[in-house]
Amino acid sequence: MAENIDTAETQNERVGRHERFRGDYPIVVEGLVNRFGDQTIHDGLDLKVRRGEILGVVGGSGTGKSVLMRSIIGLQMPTEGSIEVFGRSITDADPDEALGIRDRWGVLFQGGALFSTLTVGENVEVPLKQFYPNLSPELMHDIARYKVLLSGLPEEAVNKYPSELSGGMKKRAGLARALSLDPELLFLDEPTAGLDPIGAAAFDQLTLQLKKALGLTVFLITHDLDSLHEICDRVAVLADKKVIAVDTVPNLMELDHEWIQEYFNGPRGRAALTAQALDELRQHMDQPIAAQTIKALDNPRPKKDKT
Ligand SMILES: Nc1ncnc2c1ncn2[C@@H]1O[C@H](COP(=O)(O)OP(=O)(O)OP(=O)(O)O)[C@@H](O)[C@H]1O
Repeated sequence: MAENIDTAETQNERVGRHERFRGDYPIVVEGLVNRFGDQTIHDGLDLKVRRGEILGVVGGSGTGKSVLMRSIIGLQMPTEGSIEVFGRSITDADPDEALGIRDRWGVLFQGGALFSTLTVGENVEVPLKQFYPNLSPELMHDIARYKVLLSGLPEEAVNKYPSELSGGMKKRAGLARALSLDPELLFLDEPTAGLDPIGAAAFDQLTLQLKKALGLTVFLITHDLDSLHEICDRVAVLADKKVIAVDTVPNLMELDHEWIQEYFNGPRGRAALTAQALDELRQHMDQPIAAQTIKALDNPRPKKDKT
């Protein structure tokens, strides 16, 4: 009988597990090494993600952005190094301890990774069934419906199968599933890839709104320069098997590194910057704007004198 008594201790453990993380860095990666055979992907990679930020993660194809994300969420055991999420070690955790953290993040994988034989609502219910099997079916349906609406899908999408959705809707359905457990951390792997510019911009704005409304910390892998300019607080650049810089986009643009210069100051980078600046100007159109300011947008920023 004694084992059925809900002691203060067990209650405290439960409360503790659901308390939100209050530290500065929900993700801390130190000295990460990932090797596949004789291929070294990461070699001494360090990264700290700040609570409440949208951190963009960029790097050339194959630099290990997805492997980094998989390492952080415990799907890829690193060769060396330590990873802490919410102050708890992912690399040393026993399976039970890891489970205590896993229900506090949501992941939108590349392509959505929805179960094709389940409806959108059933997809959203998958994590609920895994982590809260005692919830009533009615409550699960209600939560799924709410998450679908929160992700900007119409209510009728709940009963649709992934094959009946457009690319943008599939991403939103994947997002609804990532939000099913009210996560503190959201991992998005190239969420705007394959979307048209309007769909991509709408998804960016949704991400920003959700971050603000739900107090999320967002780890956003992207190649989308517009997303970096529009919604990222900081951007981490992967190159040379490490994170070579983490900063705001304007600060990164000042760095003297070949890949960073090509990426942010190349034609596409400049176009994204101009678009964002014009967007901001449009929001202040009722105030007088110096013609000079607009002219400056079309001219590259003068480089800082490094001497
Ligand atoms: N399980 C694995 N076994 C062997 N090699 C792997 C494994 N997972 C990833 N790799 C390799 O690690 C490298 C980095 O892959 P990753 O998917 O993280 O790159 P990425 O930076 O996300 O690239 P992209 O921008 O093209 O999506 C690639 O060369 C990939 O082939």
